[in-house]
Amino acid sequence: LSSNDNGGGGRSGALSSPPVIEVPQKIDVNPPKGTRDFPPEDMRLRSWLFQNFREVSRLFGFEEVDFPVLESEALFVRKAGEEIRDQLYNFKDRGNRRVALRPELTPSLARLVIQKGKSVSLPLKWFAIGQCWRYERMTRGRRREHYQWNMDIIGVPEVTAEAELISSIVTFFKRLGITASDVGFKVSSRKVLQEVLRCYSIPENMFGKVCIIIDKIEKIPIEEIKGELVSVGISEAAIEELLQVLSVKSLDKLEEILGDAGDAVKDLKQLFSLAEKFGYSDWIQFDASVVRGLAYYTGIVFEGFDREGKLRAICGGGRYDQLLSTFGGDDIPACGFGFGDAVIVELIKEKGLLPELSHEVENIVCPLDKELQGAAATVATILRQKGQSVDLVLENKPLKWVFKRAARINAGRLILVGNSEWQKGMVGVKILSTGEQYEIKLDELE
Ligand SMILES: OCc1cccc(Br)n1
Repeated sequence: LSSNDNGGGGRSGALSSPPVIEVPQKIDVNPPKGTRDFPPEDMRLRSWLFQNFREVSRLFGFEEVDFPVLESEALFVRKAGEEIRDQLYNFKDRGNRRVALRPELTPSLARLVIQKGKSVSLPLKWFAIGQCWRYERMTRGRRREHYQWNMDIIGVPEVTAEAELISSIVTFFKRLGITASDVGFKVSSRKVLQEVLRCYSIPENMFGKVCIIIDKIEKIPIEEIKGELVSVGISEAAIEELLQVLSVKSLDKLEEILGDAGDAVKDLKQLFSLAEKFGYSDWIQFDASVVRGLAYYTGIVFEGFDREGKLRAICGGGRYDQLLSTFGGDDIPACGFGFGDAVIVELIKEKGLLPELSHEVENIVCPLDKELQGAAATVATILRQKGQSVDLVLENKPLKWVFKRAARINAGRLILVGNSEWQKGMVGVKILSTGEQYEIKLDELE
């Protein structure tokens, strides 16, 4: 890299002068507001969760991808009044570029697909697990970061793609012991709204805005919803029809209202038929009020919810056939979902499904005096080369300390390196669960 390469592919130019940073007297040992540390116990749970994300992604033949946490702000700035825009963690960097900590992964995925262009063949089945950010006033005490598992299918216009994605989430829930009695998916299509808006000759470019307002239907009073719809120019008659359609909970009723000419009913019927074949009909229900809060959805949308109604949405996704073209890419159909790492943990705690995850080490190796520290390192290395985990005692400690540490790290065996045994090429072994102990030749240790 040349000396002034700014690495970001942008023009190399003068950097703004570094801000004067006061050196703090005392460091705050807590993480920044709204963020989390993951000490070992919490990291074991997170790793377990991510291992399940990855295993399900593997079962469905998806490839893992990743992107920078820092993206151009332009990726997330849409004019539809989304909450995600109001909460953007954005700033100008020292190269004067408008950047943001990503609030979601889908735009980055779309950017990468466009970047790859013809060098990748469709369909793409990509998944990512990444930290996403929002800047919320801490008055609400909410987190500012979470990890999201995303799975996306790029290049498949048929509803089979959405059916496959929902199947992958059901597979994930089942792996954790969660059943259709615990959670369900509310499924609808934005084409429902589109077909109603078209009946009232509401221009297409209003579609995203209306969806974002409707998405707040369970979060703010209905009068405010109506007021916001009026403020973007929707007529009273259209609002009444919209709200009536949004209360529909059956596909047959929807068909009565919309007829079967449009794609909304056809897509949804196909999805419910495929759900039967995938074996997850018990998990899904039509609910016209589901629109999701992202402007770029264009078709089927779905969200996972806990049937006791105690938690926020567990996951959500849908079809976004226009996103790539709005970024200047080809007109490529796409659908995907996001699954956060926080609500699911609340759910498995609620359901008593938290896994037992302890730190374990197969061996603790201890020299019986400091002259044997080198010999102990040799023993540890031999065991590690055999694929055995070893906690090597690194200081001259009394045996009482070693036994305490062995218990704390759940060691399976204590390997003692003593002078007389070592002279014979042997070590002492103590099986900590049974107390059985014996000497063994080093080259027979396994
Ligand atoms: O669910 C929206 C969202 C985006 C980024 C960070 C967090 Br916490 N939550």
